[in-house]
Amino acid sequence: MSTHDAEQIKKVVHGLFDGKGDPTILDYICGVLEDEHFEFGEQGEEAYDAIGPFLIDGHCVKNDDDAREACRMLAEKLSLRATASVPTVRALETGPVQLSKADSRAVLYQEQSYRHLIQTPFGDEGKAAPMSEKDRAKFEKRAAKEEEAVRKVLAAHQARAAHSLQGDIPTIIRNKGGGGLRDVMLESFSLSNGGKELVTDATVMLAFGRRYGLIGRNGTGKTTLLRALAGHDIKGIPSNCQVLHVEQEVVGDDTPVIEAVLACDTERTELLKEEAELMKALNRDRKDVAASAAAAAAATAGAKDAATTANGSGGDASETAMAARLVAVYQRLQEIDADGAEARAASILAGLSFDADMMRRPTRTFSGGWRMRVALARALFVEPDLLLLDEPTNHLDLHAVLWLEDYLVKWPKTLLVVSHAREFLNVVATDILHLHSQKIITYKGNYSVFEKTMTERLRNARKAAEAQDAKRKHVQQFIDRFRYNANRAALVQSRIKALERMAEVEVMEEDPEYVFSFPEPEGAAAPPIIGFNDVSFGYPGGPLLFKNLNFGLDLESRFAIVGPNGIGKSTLLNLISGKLQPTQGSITRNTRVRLATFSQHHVDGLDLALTPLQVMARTFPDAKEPELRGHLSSFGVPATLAGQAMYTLSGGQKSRVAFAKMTFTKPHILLLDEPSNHLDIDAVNALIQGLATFKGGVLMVSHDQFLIESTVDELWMCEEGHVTPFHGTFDEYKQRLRARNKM
Ligand SMILES: Nc1ncnc2c1ncn2[C@@H]1O[C@H](COP(=O)(O)OP(=O)(O)OP(=O)(O)O)[C@@H](O)[C@H]1O
Ligand SMILES: Nc1ncnc2c1ncn2[C@@H]1O[C@H](COP(=O)(O)OP(=O)(O)OP(=O)(O)O)[C@@H](O)[C@H]1O
Repeated sequence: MSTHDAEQIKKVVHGLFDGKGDPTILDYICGVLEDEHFEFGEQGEEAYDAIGPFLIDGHCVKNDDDAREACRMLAEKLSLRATASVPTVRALETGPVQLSKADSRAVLYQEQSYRHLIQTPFGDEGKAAPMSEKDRAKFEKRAAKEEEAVRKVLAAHQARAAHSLQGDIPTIIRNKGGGGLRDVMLESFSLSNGGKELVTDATVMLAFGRRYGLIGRNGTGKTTLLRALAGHDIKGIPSNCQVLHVEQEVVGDDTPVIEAVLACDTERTELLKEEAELMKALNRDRKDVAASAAAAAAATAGAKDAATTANGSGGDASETAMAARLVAVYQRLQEIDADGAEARAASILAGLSFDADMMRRPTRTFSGGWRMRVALARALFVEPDLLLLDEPTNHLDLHAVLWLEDYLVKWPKTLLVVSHAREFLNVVATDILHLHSQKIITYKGNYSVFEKTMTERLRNARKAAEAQDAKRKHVQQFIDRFRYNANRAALVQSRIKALERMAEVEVMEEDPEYVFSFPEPEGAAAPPIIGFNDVSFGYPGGPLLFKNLNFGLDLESRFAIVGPNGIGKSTLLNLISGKLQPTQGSITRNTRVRLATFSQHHVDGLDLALTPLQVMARTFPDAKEPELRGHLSSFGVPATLAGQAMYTLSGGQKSRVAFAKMTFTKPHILLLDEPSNHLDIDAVNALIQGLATFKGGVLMVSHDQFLIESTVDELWMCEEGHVTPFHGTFDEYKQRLRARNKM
């Protein structure tokens, strides 16, 4: 086969997409097609397998059907080259590992490619397969090229995502006309992402003033739905309906936090600026203006010319006009309660745990988590017609969660919130939208009501299906028995028709039950495993976070640490794991003990250009493929997902990968920092059941009431430099917190 003509390929590809699509992705696609072993397939089906997802991801085409059609056309236009090819599949000289046609595909979408990242390539049984030096060199060269290409695609993807998320500062919109928003009716819409169909022909009604909890398994498309709503991409959202999606943290700069929130009221900001300029020009202060405004109001009542009255001084015409404008500005500021805005912004920020000093600090001095809270504060301040929140409690401490619950319960407009937190949904939601099997079903009531209704509905549907089955069988038996009986021919015919008319009872597909299976700790470890002896700790130059801590941990330990943000919970986990050393005192540690930590930091640290299987293979190069696959699958990462690039995974799917990675070493002690963040409700159940049978010790930082109550024996409160047991239930702890904060 001849080498493909790069120029021709470029011309065809660019001609076909006619300026559409991400240039990096188009270049990448050209590179793939240039490969001398590339196969298009007769109708372009192989080309689709290789580049279809990129075409969608790179916005070259709109959907899966268009991607297939584009690949068919590419095959047609470049078919001369295709027919010139000799071998369809080029096999390596030896061994079962083939540089199959899939090899020229992007590493993202093929499971086979992870093999090149593992030192010893696997055969079918996961055994090392012999490979010649020459082939190995070729194999590695191509693998490196593929990885480079994927990183380019990833960079383009990230740049696009960052750009689309940047958005403008949300603003308060007043007097938008049109009688304001009422209900939102989303009729017959479908959604897909990366070629994956997520929602098919759904109809959803969002009634004004109701609060919807959107639930569904990880990766079913909840975030995708919120993004589509925020972008007004679904028909049915009135154009004057302000939709706000809190997705990205505010940009860190020199703006003080409170100003970053107040900036959303652009009308106020502009009026205040104009007021200041006018006062300066007229050499007035606010008191003068207030008096003039009062006079103007009285004059208006007396049907006189307000401007003349307001000016008072009888100066020249431009001064008169400026004075009149100043009065108008002042009156408008009063109408929009400009003076009350700061207090309102401050009260929202205080609810989200910012103290007065923090509110005055520039946004750049805050971590991502805190800047996310500023974004949330902005949205609450703006009060859009339809507020979209994506797992808001993940960024908050318990105090802020309780405040947010109270705030949202009084939300005067429509709310759509994605959450996996039962307690939060029970308090906040008036309705539940369940995204399942690409359908969205609305249930009245909060999460508990939904759970009961679902169970009931499933039970009834199953009963109805069983009854229908029995009836079918009975009719069928009659037909079989009398089929050849002439006397009953008419009856048999009518039964056959009846059987055809009998509708199938639709039973909702149930999600399979699964459990996170934490491997049994390997190797005996005698207590005490970890002992804190008069430990004190403070970061260099910072205050002492802990004073004289004394406690021990062993394989029986089941503790949850609770406390406000920034008190030092993560620091404590780092002291236990040995990542940090005490400033005073000592920590004894059994050297044979393996500890494993899970945190959002670990989730964020996953290499986005790799697939879950590649991540595992790189971290555990000696492990066998089936073992890695099996382990991933036991944390809810099935084979299809294991071969998909990490950057295409949803938040919860990534968390599962991090879980699989941390438990592969069979640790004795699990240190879990907010483990249930991002996990869907079934996965939290799977985690709870997994922890129940885990043979090691567990120490978690969490504010997830359901998780804590189902897994730990004791609550530890982290406050004022001490870690002390709390002798009470989680509800009692919440009451204490509410009482303390006078909520
Ligand atoms: N390029 C791609 N190729 C294949 N699948 C993709 C691609 N991009 C996104 N996806 C899939 O689309 C789905 C989108 O998930 P989305 O983030 O909307 O889910 P979610 O319901 O919000 O999940 P979670 O509960 O975990 O936050 C995921 O299943 C993801 O794997
Ligand atoms: N590497 C560091 N250097 C200096 N100060 C730090 C460092 N890491 C954390 N801190 C500070 O130490 C304090 C405790 O932080 P830590 O992250 O342990 O708190 P936390 O209770 O886990 O908070 P959160 O719930 O927000 O994760 C905070 O004031 C934080 O700003």
